[in-house]
Amino acid sequence: MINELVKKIQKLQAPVVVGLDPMLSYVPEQVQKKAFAEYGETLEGAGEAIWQFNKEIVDKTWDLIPAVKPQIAMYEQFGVPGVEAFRKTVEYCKSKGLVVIGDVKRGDIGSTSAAYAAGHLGNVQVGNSRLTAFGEDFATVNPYLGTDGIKPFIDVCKEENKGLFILVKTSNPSSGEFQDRLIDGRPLYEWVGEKVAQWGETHMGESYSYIGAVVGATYPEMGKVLRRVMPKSYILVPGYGAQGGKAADLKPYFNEDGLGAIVNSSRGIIAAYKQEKYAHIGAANFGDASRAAVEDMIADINSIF
Ligand SMILES: O=c1ccn([C@@H]2O[C@H](COP(=O)(O)O)[C@@H](O)[C@H]2O)c(=O)[nH]1
Repeated sequence: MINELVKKIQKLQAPVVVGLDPMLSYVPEQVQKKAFAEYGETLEGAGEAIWQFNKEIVDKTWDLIPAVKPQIAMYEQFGVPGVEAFRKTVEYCKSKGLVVIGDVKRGDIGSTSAAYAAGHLGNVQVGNSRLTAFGEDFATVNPYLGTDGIKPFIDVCKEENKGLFILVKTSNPSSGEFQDRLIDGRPLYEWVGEKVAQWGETHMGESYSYIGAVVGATYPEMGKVLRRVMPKSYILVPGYGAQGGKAADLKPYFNEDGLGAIVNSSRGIIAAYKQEKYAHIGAANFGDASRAAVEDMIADINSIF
């Protein structure tokens, strides 16, 4: 799947990911009203509203972008109907030819990681049937439990041609509390980055590994170091836009070949209609506002090359 992702980025000249993080407060009133008329103000109504919201955004942007990143927390907050909206979103995005990065941030002891990996990236055996639960192409993974928590994910990735983005240096303000702590004179994120590079060597695509990393746009100096530590790992870069990350700071996340990183924006795209810049497009046409925001983001990121 990493080869497909790289080819799509090259074809579209768009190293960007649209984050599908549908808070109910981002869903325009007309979409909420329709869903609530059918299902009431229930978890089912919320699930329907976020699904219809996502579908419109995907319909208006899929031809511009290589990938989407649904954030599972935004769906899980609505319980089972929310998780069903996540599943439908993954399925729909894949039907549109998009690479789907499940931002699920899983990771546990080996046997539990194996179950997470089967559910999100692989298959499960039910009687005589082999079934797919969610079927994302990539998943985000937390490396805190070490190699035996990561290996089951890599095993499934090898079987299924899937990939991972492992948290290395996250974009949030407190990420340094643990991630920047020095161990034998080097910050923890560097040790984790080195490990990601090693894990990545065991599952290589044509030019990049199936095992990538998450490095926040809000820490460009660290992005520069980590690019060198993990030359063959694709970097998923959250933190652009709403969290303050700027395109001008992102060049060091890319390799000389102009590849190696993919920049995410969630709120900046899906709630674009609420921004002053796109307000003239109107809440009724929220998908068009998202399209305009994607076009602007692609131009912004490409301006650094
Ligand atoms: O370090 C990280 C890891 C993941 N995220 C996720 O990315 C998006 C960012 O949303 P924006 O609206 O573009 O800020 C969200 O799903 C986070 O959970 C991150 O921000 N930083």
